[in-house]
Amino acid sequence: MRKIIVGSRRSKLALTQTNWVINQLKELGVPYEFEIKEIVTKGDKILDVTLSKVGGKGLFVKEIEQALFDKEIDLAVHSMKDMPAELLEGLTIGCVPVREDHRDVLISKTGQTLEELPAGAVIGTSSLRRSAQLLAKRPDLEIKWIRGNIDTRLDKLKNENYDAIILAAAGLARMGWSREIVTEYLEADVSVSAVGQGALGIECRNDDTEVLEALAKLNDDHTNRMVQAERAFLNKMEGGCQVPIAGHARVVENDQIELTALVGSPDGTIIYKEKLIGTDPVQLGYDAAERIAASGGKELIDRVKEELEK
Ligand SMILES: NCc1[nH]cc(CCC(=O)O)c1CC(=O)O
Repeated sequence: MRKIIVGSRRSKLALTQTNWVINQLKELGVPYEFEIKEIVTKGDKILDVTLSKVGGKGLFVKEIEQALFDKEIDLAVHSMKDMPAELLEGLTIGCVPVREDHRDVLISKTGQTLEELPAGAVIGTSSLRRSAQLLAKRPDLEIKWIRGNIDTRLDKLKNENYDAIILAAAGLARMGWSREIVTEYLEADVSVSAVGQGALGIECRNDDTEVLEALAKLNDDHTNRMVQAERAFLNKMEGGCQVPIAGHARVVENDQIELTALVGSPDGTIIYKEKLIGTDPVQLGYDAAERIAASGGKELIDRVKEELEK
């Protein structure tokens, strides 16, 4: 029987996600053995710099892709939101399983909601997308960068000078922690989630038909279409660097997709936001990008990128 080697980062979240996928595949009756191989990526080693300054999204993924390409591993489970626009040659996303909660959450020390937090409260995040949207609502808050895995960030909230932090609901839910620690789930009027947030992408070699066949069973068509729309928007908008961009799609009546797309300045003073409905996910993403570009969003992004590269 073939043994599928599954590459995973060593964080609790990565291992939890990887084990979830392996269990799902087993339950679906996939006739293979699985073995996890842990991989320490550059993104896991560099913990003291803002993510956007050290290369953003590709960071966690590159070394895992290389291992796939070199056949050291056969499959890798990624958070879709960490996936760069372009995959390494010869690799493909074999499936996108059903999405977890896509929202951002606020976790505050005192249990105060975003509205209740006092002026000057210190909020931990290292995401320009989150800081832009928070400051747009509450310019009186102070953003302080925070890095590390979810467990590290929760420790920092407890032990360091933060009044609250923002995390993805999905990561917490997968670790089974949400109910007791989340202060507030942030809806799209406060924080539009990141492109791909809450969804997993399972990557493999594009000529590995056995693995591709197995993965197809775990695909969720709705999630796949939502993520396609969001990523089409991101790809058209961006071109590499990590900037304040958000995109969330959901499937509405008659299989139509509604996409909320947003671009902002890091200080939250400028926000461009569009909501569109369509049936072709990729076209919808491109249309959203075009609308936002037409209102000035493209110049804004180019300006932010220049700032980051300084
Ligand atoms: N930025 C890192 C990251 N990448 C994926 C998740 C988990 C949520 C998901 O699967 O989208 C997180 C943690 C977070 O943003 O709080």
